[in-house]
Amino acid sequence: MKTIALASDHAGFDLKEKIKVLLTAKGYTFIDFGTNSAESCDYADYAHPMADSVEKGDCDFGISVCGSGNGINMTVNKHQGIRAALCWNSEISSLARSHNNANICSLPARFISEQEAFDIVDAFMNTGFEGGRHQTRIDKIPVKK
Ligand SMILES: O=C(CO)[C@H](O)[C@H](O)[C@H](O)COP(=O)(O)O
Repeated sequence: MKTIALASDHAGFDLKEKIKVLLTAKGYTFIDFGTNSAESCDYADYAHPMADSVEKGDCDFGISVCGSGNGINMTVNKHQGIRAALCWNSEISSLARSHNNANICSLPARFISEQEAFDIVDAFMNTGFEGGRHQTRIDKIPVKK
């Protein structure tokens, strides 16, 4: 069974806690990198350690949550081995896996319902990468110096 890394800021804290219940019910194990309350904080403090764990292979996938999803998504995408997608519905989430082989799903907690978030997470976990032409494109993503 896959291990999922989780991180949020204060705006994503409540949704992260609900996602932990969902993951437990589905039989996933997870590592929660914080934050641990709804007190105002800076998403990068939790996003970088979470992205490290996915990059190193300690966790199979990550879920990152902030208010709009943008700040935390930008942060984790600074890691070379991360392909994080901002997912606001299940179709986008599924495409992030099948076309982009995304390894982190970023969620905009202030703009989606709990059920929408659950559907997005389900789609992310249960969709495989198609490879082929999409692998060719992914190979061209890293900046070459
Ligand atoms: O970084 C963000 C925007 O891209 C997140 O949505 C944050 O959660 C948001 O900025 C937090 O805002 P707050 O006014 O400090 O609660």
